[in-house]
Amino acid sequence: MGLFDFFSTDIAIDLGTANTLIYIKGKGIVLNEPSIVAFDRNTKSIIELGNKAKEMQGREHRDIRVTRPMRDGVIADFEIAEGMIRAFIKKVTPNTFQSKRIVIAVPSGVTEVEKRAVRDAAEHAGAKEVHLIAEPMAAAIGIGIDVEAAVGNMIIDIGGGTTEIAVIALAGIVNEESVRIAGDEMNNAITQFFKKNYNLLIGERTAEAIKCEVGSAVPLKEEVTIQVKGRDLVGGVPKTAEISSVEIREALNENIIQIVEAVKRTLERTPPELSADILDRGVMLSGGGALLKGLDERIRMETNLPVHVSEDPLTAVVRGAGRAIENINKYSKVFIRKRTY
Ligand SMILES: Nc1ncnc2c1ncn2[C@@H]1O[C@H](COP(=O)(O)OP(=O)(O)OP(=O)(O)O)[C@@H](O)[C@H]1O
Repeated sequence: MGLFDFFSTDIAIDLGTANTLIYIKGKGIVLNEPSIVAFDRNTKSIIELGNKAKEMQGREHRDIRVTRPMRDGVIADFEIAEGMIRAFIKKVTPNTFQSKRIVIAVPSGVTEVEKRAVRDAAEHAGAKEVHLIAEPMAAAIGIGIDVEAAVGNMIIDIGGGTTEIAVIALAGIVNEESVRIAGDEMNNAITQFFKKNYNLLIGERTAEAIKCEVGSAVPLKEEVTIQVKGRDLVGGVPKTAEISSVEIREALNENIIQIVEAVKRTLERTPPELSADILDRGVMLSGGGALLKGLDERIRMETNLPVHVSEDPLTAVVRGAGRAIENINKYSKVFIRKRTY
């Protein structure tokens, strides 16, 4: 280890709407926590972060606010987001004298202003060099795809805020589509479903748990019934409803149709040589949304393409961004270029 290595840390971050993951060169994934912050409403100082803040979600009082500063895959509350990024980085690199090179994965559809915001936040957290990489590109590298090869690969990364669909070849994104329909919208659809059909108000965490446990995109071998607790919208008292996985699937269907439509639109715009590659190699699913039961099968049915769920889809993006920082020279061409005007 050279002197420079001792004083510097290379970090890769998947700054997700739902989860933040951090990878340190030579160590691997060192942090994986929800992108949630609890802060003091009066001073705006951060009280808790990540898992601990998530426990407080929905249970805050007038002095504490629990929030997710990233919405739809981008920074919604800049001040709080910056505080969160800094606090997470500090947590994994307690030696403040260490200078940092950081690679951050961002949704491919982000605007220049949003990119600037992410760069600024990382610089304020002590980064001397910041590189941005598009989430589907990072996911492809994390999955182990040779992104520089002269063949086309299609990645569908379904996160919390955005679904990113990209066709990658020759170290670049040939064709992409980013839709703001992903895990959060699915949670929303479940919440709305209970309001409308059962007069039951449920919390965000409950909706997410229902989605992960019994949500599906195709009929299940064995449909199940679950008990759901919330507040009765009419009487105002706590109430339990019994509902089946069939109903949850119906609640999610509209979102799934929109994701499938976006995939089809991307395929329609793909040049024929690359379409042929995708037909041979299939489509790769990554991101937490890839874990929705039967989603791979549904996309397979609707597109007639082979569809695979990547191994450990929740960490694909950070593993790819990590590989990029480990081999920064090899992967410098895949970073998002800075506008020079
Ligand atoms: N078993 C599961 N079934 C369905 N959805 C799941 C499952 N496990 C996790 N998810 C969902 O995956 C989403 C989080 O995925 P991920 O961590 O890849 O997103 P992110 O990177 O934070 O978001 P983005 O890419 O939009 O910034 C959440 O909405 C979560 O509810």
